[in-house]
Amino acid sequence: MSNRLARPDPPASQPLKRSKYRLLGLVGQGQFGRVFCASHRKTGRLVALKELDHQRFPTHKFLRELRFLLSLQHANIVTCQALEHTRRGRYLVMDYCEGGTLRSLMEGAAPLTLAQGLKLMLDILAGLSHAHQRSIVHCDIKPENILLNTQPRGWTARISDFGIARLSRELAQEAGNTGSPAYMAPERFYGQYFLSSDLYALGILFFELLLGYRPFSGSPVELMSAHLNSPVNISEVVPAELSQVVLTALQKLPARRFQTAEEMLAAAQLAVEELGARLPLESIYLPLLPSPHSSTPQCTFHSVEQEPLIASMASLAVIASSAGQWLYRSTNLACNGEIIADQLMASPTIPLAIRKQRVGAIAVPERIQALVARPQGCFAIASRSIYLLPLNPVIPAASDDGRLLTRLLVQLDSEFVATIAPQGNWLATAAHQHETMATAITIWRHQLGQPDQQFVAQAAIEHQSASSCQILALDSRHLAVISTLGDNSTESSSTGVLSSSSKPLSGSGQSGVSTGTLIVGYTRRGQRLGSWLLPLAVDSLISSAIPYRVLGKEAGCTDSMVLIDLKPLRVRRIRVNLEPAIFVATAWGYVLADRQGQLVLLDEEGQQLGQIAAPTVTSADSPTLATAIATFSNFGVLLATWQQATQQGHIHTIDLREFDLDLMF
Ligand SMILES: Nc1ncnc2c1ncn2[C@@H]1O[C@H](COP(=O)(O)OP(=O)(O)OP(=O)(O)O)[C@@H](O)[C@H]1O
Repeated sequence: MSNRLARPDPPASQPLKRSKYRLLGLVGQGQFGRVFCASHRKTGRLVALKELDHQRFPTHKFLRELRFLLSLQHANIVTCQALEHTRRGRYLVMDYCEGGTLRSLMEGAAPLTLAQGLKLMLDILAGLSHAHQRSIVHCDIKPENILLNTQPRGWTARISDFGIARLSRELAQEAGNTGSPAYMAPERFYGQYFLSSDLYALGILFFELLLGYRPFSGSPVELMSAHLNSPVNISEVVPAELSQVVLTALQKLPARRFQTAEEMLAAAQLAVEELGARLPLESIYLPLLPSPHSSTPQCTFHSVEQEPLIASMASLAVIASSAGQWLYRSTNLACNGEIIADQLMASPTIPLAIRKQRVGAIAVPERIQALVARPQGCFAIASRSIYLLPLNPVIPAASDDGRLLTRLLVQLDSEFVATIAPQGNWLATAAHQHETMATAITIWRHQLGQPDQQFVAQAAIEHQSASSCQILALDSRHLAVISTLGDNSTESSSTGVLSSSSKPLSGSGQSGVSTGTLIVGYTRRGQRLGSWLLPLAVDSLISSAIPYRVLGKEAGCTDSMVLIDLKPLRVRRIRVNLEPAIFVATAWGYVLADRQGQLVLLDEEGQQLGQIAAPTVTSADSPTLATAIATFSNFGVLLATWQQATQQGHIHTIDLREFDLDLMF
């Protein structure tokens, strides 16, 4: 009986035994099985493992998809690198696309300009031309089947899912009408399929990309009727050059459409050239007809309290314990800093109207980079030292003369960057070593004030070309060293780290990576977990309430942020209507401020929740600048401003509950 051959399915959490790949996380679920992000155990290269369920994907179907995939090698197609057979099953090893699907991009909070949208269109056409030249018809072109790799200030589109693809000569015998009705060409409802049926589907996709909706909607029956009979009405906001391409692709009769993807690509390229000559494609955003519900609430600035300042604040941190709340603030002079602590007391009537009572101050013989609030107290990261201002159960430990007590936790000879674990039980420093051109990472257990673990980042290449380096605690046991690679970097690496991990992520077929971000993950014991090379330069990263998720700024992008999930790798751009200068993570998302102090609130997924105007309208001659930000009690924001000309500023206390924002506390 066949039962003899049946093997029990191991639990999903069980790692791939004897596999060359380490699973990093589930990225999706298709008809035929799950899709995982995984890294090659030796090279660290990221791949997508597409599970091929024996029952749902019989061997003959699987061999057919493999046959197509292996013959398709193109920068705009998600190519198959190998087949992985393990005890758990069969997997296609595919290029990994960290940017998600075109559907998620169109529906997400990304800043898609017309220039970027047109590039995606040309990418898809180039990939489809490659398949059509090999007589392979995709049969299911739709935004869900277009995957994305990130590249500086944009994306590369790659066609995926050749699961129902056919050879054109087979179509006459077996052109079933499987596919997505919204994108199906009229002839497909009669069981016919031509190469130009893919181009019709692309016409619908381009229409949707440009306008934010499809030409036809409704039930499958209504869609069939519309594809067969209804004319396509394309809004006049679409430039004539582009509507011409879309309307030709959407002709009801296949003979009237473009006949090949190359022909459509040539027409689209010409349209893009002509458009580029007359329109600022970089500053027009898609969709061209914005949805009436897409704007977020704009609120006028209001603070419940304004404390005048006589010095500019470099950083703020609020620490809450059962005994109360304390505000720490730091100011920097030329080469030394001062930390001041206040106890915060809510007014009996208005909970967030905070009165501050000075507890004490301490001078530090170094500039202070950051104040970090943790359960033990306030960690002050200075240029070569880290101090702890411990939290006394009742009040911060201040001596009689108002001097705050501090514990020196770390002191090094050279400058470093540092991170403090979420629970404050360990800290890590990363210092550049000139002799070895490597970065020494030291993990410190702060209770002992002694180094706990010390190791040198293995990949010297990381910092030979790094123009900046950051270290971030990702959760209670893991950290990442993040290097932004400058233009002078090369792919020649003695360690092979850069070259091995760059391949899946530079999917647009670029030969080298001139700018990028290298993220190397470690355990707090110094074990290297793997590396991710993003072909875009991201810096000023902060951790978030979600483990392994970080938010940062992309070089050259003034109105967007990048949200990166590391496990599994996922990169999203988030459009914000300001140029973020300072930002902070909260339990529910992020608060971003521009130089003038205008605020934008984002939820954890990067969706914009609202915008709050700047505290004061300032002139260009004497601007009032936002210098530091902190959040507290879930809905409280402290924003420090400073006007250089008058040498005056304020700490504004903002109660987010007072604004008409879509926030759930
Ligand atoms: N190479 C890849 N890189 C990154 N994510 C991928 C990759 N391939 C698939 N995914 C993710 O996994 C999800 C499921 O993909 P898959 O191709 O298995 O199913 P599908 O697109 O739903 O199509 P079907 O089940 O019809 O084959 C996709 O939506 C995408 O989010």
